[in-house]
This record gives sequence, structure tokens and C-alpha cells, in this order.
Amino acid sequence: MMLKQIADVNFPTLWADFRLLAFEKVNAGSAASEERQETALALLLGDIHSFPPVVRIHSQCMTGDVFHSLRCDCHDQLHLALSLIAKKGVGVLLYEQQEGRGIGLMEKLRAYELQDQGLDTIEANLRLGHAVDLRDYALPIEILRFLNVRALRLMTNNPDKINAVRSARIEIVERLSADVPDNPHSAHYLVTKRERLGHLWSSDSNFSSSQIVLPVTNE
Ligand SMILES: Nc1nc2c(ncn2[C@@H]2O[C@H](COP(=O)(O)OP(=O)(O)OP(=O)(O)O)[C@@H](O)[C@H]2O)c(=O)[nH]1
Ligand SMILES: [Zn+2]
Repeated sequence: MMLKQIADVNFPTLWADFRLLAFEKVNAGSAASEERQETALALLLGDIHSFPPVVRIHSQCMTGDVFHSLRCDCHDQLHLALSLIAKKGVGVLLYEQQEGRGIGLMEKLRAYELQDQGLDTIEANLRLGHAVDLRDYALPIEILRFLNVRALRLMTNNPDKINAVRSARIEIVERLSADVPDNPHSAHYLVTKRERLGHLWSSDSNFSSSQIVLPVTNE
């Protein structure tokens, strides 16, 4: 995959003054003007090469990230990651745009409709003819390579993200839990992620696809 850096700007936030890099995936041979290119943002703080930085790969969730929907944990996870990076002074937040686990906002909202009728998040995707999770993490991984991050502390409960980082031979020195408190609207969704999608609990220190036990900490 080819990566194109689009912009490099100062990005002051409530938590810290980040540097924001914007990237676009360049598909070789594609008609760029016709095809919507995948894009991602990287918020950087501190000297990310001095020691393994906190890294969060955050999948876009407009309903949660922007409107603070209580149906999911995305908003709180985004804030947790930004505040932890600010506290540590070193880290990278990768914001990638595979909304709705890759089905897009409109289809996610159709899936929410089905969930309002009693289906869970998995059944709803399948009923609409989608895979349960269409995401791949090639673009964020390519950005980590571009940034020359060879070892990191990964904030996630999602085994797919862990496997993607590992497959790229980037060392995960620590898994940081992405647990945030649930609420009556999100509780069922969060249980489904754990029971049916294999997401890790904060106390899980390892995961089925690996023999290596990773330390896990709650900040
Ligand atoms: N299709 C679909 N997508 C959802 C639903 N709820 C949240 N999402 C999307 O799921 C993605 C976030 O995935 P999560 O499973 O919450 O978390 P994760 O990023 O895989 O894992 P963590 O790193 O542990 O947070 C975002 O793209 C959301 O838009 C839903 O009910 N249906
Ligand atoms: Zn969400």
C-alpha cells in the first residue's frame, strides 16, 4: 500500500497540543478521481521514539464521537485515549474512518433500527447482508510504519487490532484496557462484544490467538 501525507498541522485540544498528520491511502492503478480514497488522521504527542508510545487505533463512530451517543462506548474511549496520551506526554491516536465496523454510517443506522427491534449488533449486520466486521487495519498500520513506531503500548480490547499490529511485526509491550463504564443503553452492546466478538475484559492479560501473555494495566 502507498501512503500519501496530505497535511501536517498544529492541533491544540482540551487535553494537549497535538500535531495532526492527515493521510490518504493511494491505491496503485485506481482512477483516483472516481474512487473515494480511504483517509486517516494521526494525532501525535511528544517524542514517540524515546520509548514505546501509547497508541490507540480508533474507528470512526460519528454517533458516539460527535454526538456522545450512549448506545456505544466510542466517545468515552476516544476521550480516555486522548487524556492518557496527554498524561503520559507521549502517544499516537490514529483515527480511521471505517465507520460502523466498515459498513458506513447509513448502514449502521439501519442496523440500529434492527437493534431497536431486538436484534443484537451481530444479527443486525448479518440481516442487512453485511459481514459482522469489515474493517482492516492496513492504513493505520502503514501510518505506524511511516512514523517508524516499532514498539508500542496498545489501548484496545479488540483482538483483531492486536493481531493486525503483531502481524506487522510491531512489538506490543503492553496492552492498555479500553474499558469505560457502561450505561443502561450500552450495556447489552458491550456484553455482546465480549461474548460474541471475543473482546477482552480489562482483566484479560492474554488472548486466544497467542501464546504470549501481555501485561495489561488500567490507567
Ligand atoms: N455495524 C455496527 N457498527 C457499530 C455498532 N456500534 C458501534 N459500531 C462501530 O464500531 C466501531 C467501534 O468498534 P468497537 O467494537 O466499539 O470497538 P473496537 O474499536 O473494535 O475495539 P476497542 O479498540 O476495544 O475499542 C465504530 O466504527 C462504530 O461506528 C453497531 O451496532 N453496528
Ligand atoms: Zn460508537
